[in-house]
Amino acid sequence: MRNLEERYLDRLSDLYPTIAAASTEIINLQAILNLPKGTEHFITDVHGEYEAFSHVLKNGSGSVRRKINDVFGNTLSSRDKQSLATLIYYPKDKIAQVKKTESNMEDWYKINLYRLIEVSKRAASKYTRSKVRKALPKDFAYVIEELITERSEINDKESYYNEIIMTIIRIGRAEEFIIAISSLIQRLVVDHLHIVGDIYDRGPGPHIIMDKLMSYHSLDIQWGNHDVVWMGAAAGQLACIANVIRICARYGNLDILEDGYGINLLPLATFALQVYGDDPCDCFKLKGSDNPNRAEMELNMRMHKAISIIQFKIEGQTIRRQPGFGLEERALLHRIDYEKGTITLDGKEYKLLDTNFPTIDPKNPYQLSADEEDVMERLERAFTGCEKLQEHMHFLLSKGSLYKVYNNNLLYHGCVPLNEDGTLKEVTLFSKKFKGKSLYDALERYVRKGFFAVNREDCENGKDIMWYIWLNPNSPLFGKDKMATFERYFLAEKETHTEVKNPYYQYIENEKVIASIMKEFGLDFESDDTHIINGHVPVKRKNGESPVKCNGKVMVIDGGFSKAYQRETGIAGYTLIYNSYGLLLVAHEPFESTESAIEKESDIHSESMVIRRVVQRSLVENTDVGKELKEQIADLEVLLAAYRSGELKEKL
Ligand SMILES: O=P(O)(O)OC[C@H]1O[C@](O)(COP(=O)(O)O)[C@@H](O)[C@@H]1O
Ligand SMILES: [Mn+2]
Repeated sequence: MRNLEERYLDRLSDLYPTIAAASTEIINLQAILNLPKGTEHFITDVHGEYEAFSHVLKNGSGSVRRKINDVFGNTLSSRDKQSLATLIYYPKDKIAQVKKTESNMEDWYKINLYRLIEVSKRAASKYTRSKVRKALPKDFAYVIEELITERSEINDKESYYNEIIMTIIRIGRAEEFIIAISSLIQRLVVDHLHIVGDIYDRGPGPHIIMDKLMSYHSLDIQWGNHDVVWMGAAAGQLACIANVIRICARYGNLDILEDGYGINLLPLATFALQVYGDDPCDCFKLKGSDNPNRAEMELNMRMHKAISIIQFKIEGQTIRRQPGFGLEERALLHRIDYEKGTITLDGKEYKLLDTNFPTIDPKNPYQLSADEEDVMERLERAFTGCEKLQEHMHFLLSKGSLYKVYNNNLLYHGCVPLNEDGTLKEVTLFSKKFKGKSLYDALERYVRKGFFAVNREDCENGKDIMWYIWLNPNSPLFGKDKMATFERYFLAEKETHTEVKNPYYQYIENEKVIASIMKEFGLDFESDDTHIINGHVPVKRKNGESPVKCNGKVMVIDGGFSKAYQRETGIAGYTLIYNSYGLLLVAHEPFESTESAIEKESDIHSESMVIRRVVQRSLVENTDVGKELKEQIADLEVLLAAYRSGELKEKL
């Protein structure tokens, strides 16, 4: 057995170019060993970043690239391999780009059709024919099947396949064929997709993501807090409607509502200009990218303030209407001294950064003004009557749930509420007590009642529970002691902004507690292939935080698809890939735009980098390929540790 140093240096030499290119402590494993069982991809907290998300789906989080490497290894230059990858991701755009310079398109089609067929053969090789048939796009299904399944009875394969390909080109259908076979490859590299919450809010295109998910071949969704607040809004829960509009205004995304969903915001805009027209609304500046159009930004800030005040009023009403929610502390407007322009919280008085509240009557601060009333009535009708929004929310209801157990993995967006001592926290909902799994089941029953209950009280409680799930400290999807929205707008003192996380986040590395949670959901901690997969809390990878928790039993995979979080995470989202060899965690580099990905074809845009492979011990022990893999993993762990310790740096 070569000593560790020699092995380490060997590995270093053949990984050196990859590491240098990746320029971060990421090691790009050459191939992901695929075995018969399906490959599942887990993605969370996409937060409306539809371009990056679409790109990740097209490249299968790096799986398409790996397939191309498997097939063409070093028989194609990396430039040709990347060009083929881009053709698979963006066939139409790539062909248009090639046409500008290619003198012999017929030849180009022939070469690339052969290459695409080889890649799809490899991608299909791990499947049965019937499974491939199900994945075939409707056009050219028969021809593609003929080309990728080598039927033994054909003796002169070469000329037979050549004839098929030349016919496709001759009848002028090469482009459509390329598009069809590219979509087949993309479908084959991901058997099943899990979206573990937070499709909505902050990014520009959650509605575009929803359209894409609705046409995806196989997926399930675990709702995130931002998804549930949109569900509440669609069900007509007024506090949810106000939160949805406020967050859209905060990120300059009101066009999602107006253009994406056709929800008329004119009444709110007119009201905002009337009431706050000469108010600078300084606390309501745009978060994220600046809007060059000054007038639009000014209007946005006024609408942002108008809907925020409405939200605080309506939330105060909801808190009084639902005393069982235990949120009295969060009704804040009656704690303001409107003369002095201060608020008293926990016995301490704070100056408000903004004291202009023209629509608040200090004697009855939660009362909506007549105009506010009118605006909310129209918005309620607009949200509940919006066909596209209802269609998207009903998709979430049919394909989604609050949690899911799938292939021995437990998926939920946020947490399981715990007490300080790590035991399951008991929560009272409408005077019944729930905890752990029963809390999740009860909350989900209410969400569905909010949409479908005939009994009026059940329906109203169901709607209010969606708001509860959005911000209650006992909500498994929120998991913080308060949502400090008011304080973050109106108070300078940072200590009022803190949101203390539920003890779950302290126990996330504690095997005993994680084992008890797994048991609660019917999973055995000791078994190799059981894991908990969460999102919700951005993993601060940049500061060395690992998404792998509790010795590989828990994965927190919010890697910051959302641009607003990339400063903290240092990357642009994770995909967790689960195949029979275990879990592979890939990180995505920040994605500029579709145009640049097509133009530059650079790996960094399209390539996902492997961060870490958590291989199932049982499989590794029992197969010789597994043993080789185990050695490779051991080497890579040494390498990674050395690289992290800086020892490797001087060698690079
Ligand atoms: O980033 P913003 O717009 O300030 O919102 C902050 C709010 O978002 C939350 O983090 C919830 O959103 P996430 O589920 O995306 O974390 C709250 O805890 C917090 O009050
Ligand atoms: Mn979340």
